[in-house]
Amino acid sequence: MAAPSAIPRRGLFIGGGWQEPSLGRRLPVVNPATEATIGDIPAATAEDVELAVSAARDAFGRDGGRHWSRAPGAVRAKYLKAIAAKIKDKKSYLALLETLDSGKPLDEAAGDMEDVAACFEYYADLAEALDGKQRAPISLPMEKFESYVLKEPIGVVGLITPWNYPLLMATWKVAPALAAGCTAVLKPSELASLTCLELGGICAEIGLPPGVLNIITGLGTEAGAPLASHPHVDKIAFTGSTETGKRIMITASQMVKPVSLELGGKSPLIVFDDVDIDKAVEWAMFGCFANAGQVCSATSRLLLHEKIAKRFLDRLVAWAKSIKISDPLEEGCRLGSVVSEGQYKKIMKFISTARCEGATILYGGARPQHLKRGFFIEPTIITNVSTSMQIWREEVFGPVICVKEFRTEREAVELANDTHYGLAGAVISNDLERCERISKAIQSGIVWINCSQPCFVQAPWGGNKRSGFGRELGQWGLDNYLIVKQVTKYCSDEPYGWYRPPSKL
Ligand SMILES: NC(=O)c1ccc[n+]([C@@H]2O[C@H](COP(=O)([O-])OP(=O)(O)OC[C@H]3O[C@@H](n4cnc5c(N)ncnc54)[C@H](O)[C@@H]3O)[C@@H](O)[C@H]2O)c1
Ligand SMILES: C[N+](C)(C)CC=O
Repeated sequence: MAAPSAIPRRGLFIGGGWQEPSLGRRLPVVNPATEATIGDIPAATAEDVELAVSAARDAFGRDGGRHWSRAPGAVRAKYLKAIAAKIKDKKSYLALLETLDSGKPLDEAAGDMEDVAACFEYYADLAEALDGKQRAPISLPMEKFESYVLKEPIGVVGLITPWNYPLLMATWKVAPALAAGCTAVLKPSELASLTCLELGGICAEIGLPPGVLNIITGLGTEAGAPLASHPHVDKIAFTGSTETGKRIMITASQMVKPVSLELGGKSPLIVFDDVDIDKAVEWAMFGCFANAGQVCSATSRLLLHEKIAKRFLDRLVAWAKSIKISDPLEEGCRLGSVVSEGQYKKIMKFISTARCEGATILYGGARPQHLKRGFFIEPTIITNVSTSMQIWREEVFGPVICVKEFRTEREAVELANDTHYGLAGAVISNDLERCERISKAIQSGIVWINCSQPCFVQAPWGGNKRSGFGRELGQWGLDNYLIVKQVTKYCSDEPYGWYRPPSKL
């Protein structure tokens, strides 16, 4: 597909319209596959955050909430379905923008856009179903009382998202937040904001009430931090690094503001000796090289049973050599560039530190020779790794897999859990009872059996340990944006009778 000569020039999306950032500053957009500057995005600051939060507050309370926050879920569902339809109409264009902005292969970006539309549709259905779940009765042990539960939107929510799946990660928050009746301020990553800004255009086109969704782009410290600390933001939903997550949690704690945190990972993939090696190799590749390994749940620690380790690694290298690494717009590309020069340097530093610490770079570890420009890194396989090495312990967020061997199931589980993170884990074996045992033993929010990475909007997503807390997707994703309110009614004609009535004399 040919790249457009210019990307759209957008402002901040506030109160249903486009506004220039208060300080008039903009940030360059660099295509990481060519290193060319292809446009710019607005750089919001605290002044813009103020305007966006105020627009969201107005929208939340407008007309007593009759048109949004207290409207029947079916009303909000109509808007979510309209957004999904527009995403489908514009799928090719949005995928192209995502690729130009992030360097991911166009086929992956197109898949992301399908997931975006499916997520809006899914939460439209849940918004409709919410009406039927209101006033759910609670069974009480005293007949004089009746109790029921209301589910109400939490209020104005701040949604702060990363660059690896720019529109998809934003949608995982925007769709359930809007379905619940919240109004929102979205702050996507400064490294890839183009498609999130296009979402603003779509909201305007479908006539979403002004202020229901506001989108401000800019730096984390200048736009994200004032959003997280804003006293009129009722909740922060954050996806990003564990370091930023910690900062957000500290800020939110000052106001006892609820947060949900989807953070980093260093997930294991355990492969036993009873498997079809080529099938398992393909999952290992998908688990760590898809999206150039810039995946929170990447299974970047490969644990191989010692009996198959040599054969497995031979095949893994052969498969890795066959990956098409190219301009991500080229047909059949399976490994694009990483997102930025900063990310490229960070990944290269991880590889050189691994080498210095005594690990072996079995394959890759460099820029592909046929690509002279762009932030491309070969798929990289690292062996002779010890558990004290940085490459074993820290999230790389690049196409880099490190490998260790094990002898027993117990040893495999110990190695799998030897991490501060707890986002995901995977096991491949033909012995399904063993897989079930291991899925219980792995300390993570997600376990894949005989695969790695498939992700469905219906199933809960989120981590344990330093990978964060709270769950997105499914019903859990909607509950993130709802307050559970108990209403209890005294329904007897009799006085309560705890105190003796005073004398009438
Ligand atoms: N668990 C998940 O579901 C999941 C999904 C995708 C990505 N991630 C994680 O995201 C990370 C990569 O994303 P990233 O590099 O964009 O992360 P990041 O933490 O650098 O940035 C994430 C977002 O936070 C903003 N931000 C930065 N500093 C801030 C501050 N002080 N206050 C408020 N906002 C601030 C950024 O501008 C960006 O929008 C990886 O660690 C990855 O594992 C997790
Ligand atoms: C959940 N997923 C894989 C789409 C994005 C995580 O980085």
